[in-house]
Amino acid sequence: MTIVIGLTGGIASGKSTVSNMIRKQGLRVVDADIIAREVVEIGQPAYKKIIETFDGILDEDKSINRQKLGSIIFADEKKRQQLNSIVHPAVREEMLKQVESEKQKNALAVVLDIPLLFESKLTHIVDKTILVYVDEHIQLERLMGRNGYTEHEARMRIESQMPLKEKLKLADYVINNNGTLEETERQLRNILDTIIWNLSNND
Ligand SMILES: CC(C)(COP(=O)(O)OP(=O)(O)OC[C@H]1O[C@@H](n2cnc3c(N)ncnc32)[C@H](O)[C@@H]1O)[C@@H](O)C(=O)NCCC(=O)NCCS
Ligand SMILES: Nc1ncnc2c1ncn2[C@@H]1O[C@H](COP(=O)(O)OP(=O)(O)OP(=O)(O)O)[C@@H](O)[C@H]1O
Repeated sequence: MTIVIGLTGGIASGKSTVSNMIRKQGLRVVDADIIAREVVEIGQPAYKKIIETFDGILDEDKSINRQKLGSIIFADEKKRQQLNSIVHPAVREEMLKQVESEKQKNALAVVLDIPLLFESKLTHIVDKTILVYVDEHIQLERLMGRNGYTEHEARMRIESQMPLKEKLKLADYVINNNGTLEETERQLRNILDTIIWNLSNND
């Protein structure tokens, strides 16, 4: 049996950092953000729907300008829901395909890195959930530092997601990523050991 682990968090909480650590341990990670980019490439069904729905978002080469689309949808809840309703079904379908392929290979585990796992009610596709948690002021600092956003731009993005404090109540396991990378890696190793130990003991 292949165990399907959902890795989630908030914007800039450290999911990519943790998923790179997981890959180093030899487990396959499927990244929803990467799939969400692939399904909106020129020629894909979601691309056509997006350009029919949103104005002024194309680059000269006709690809979608993500910065422009981001500044529209993170400032307007209704538009964000519209984009979600176009992109999420395609992302879900592709993720399920990749899970199926790991199951066919009899992989021990596969990890799905899905930022909006709880918001999009996708928990039924995973067996266990791991939340990468940070306090909001650290999240804000890291997001502004990584992306060069103003405080307003960063706050709009954070506020478009379920607060991490709410997600704490929903997750099976939590990694507190306020500290050093070493502390984060140690927590991750303990959690993976527990999940895989329970699996091999038929929990
Ligand atoms: C708006 C877009 C074009 C901005 O692209 P950009 O390259 O700047 O950001 P990127 O895709 O790398 O996302 C960064 C982070 O933003 C957050 N985020 C992205 N989309 C959303 C959303 N619809 N609602 C809340 N948070 C979101 C996530 O935490 C994500 O990890 C892009 O995020 C997008 O197409 N979003 C809709 C699809 C989606 O929900 N993706 C998230 C995973 S399924
Ligand atoms: N423990 C840590 N200490 C210091 N910096 C960290 C730590 N963890 C992550 N970071 C930094 O914080 C930023 C956000 O981390 P990361 O990109 O892993 O988040 P993410 O959850 O994948 O973000 P997104 O969902 O927005 O793509 C990055 O610049 C990363 O290098």
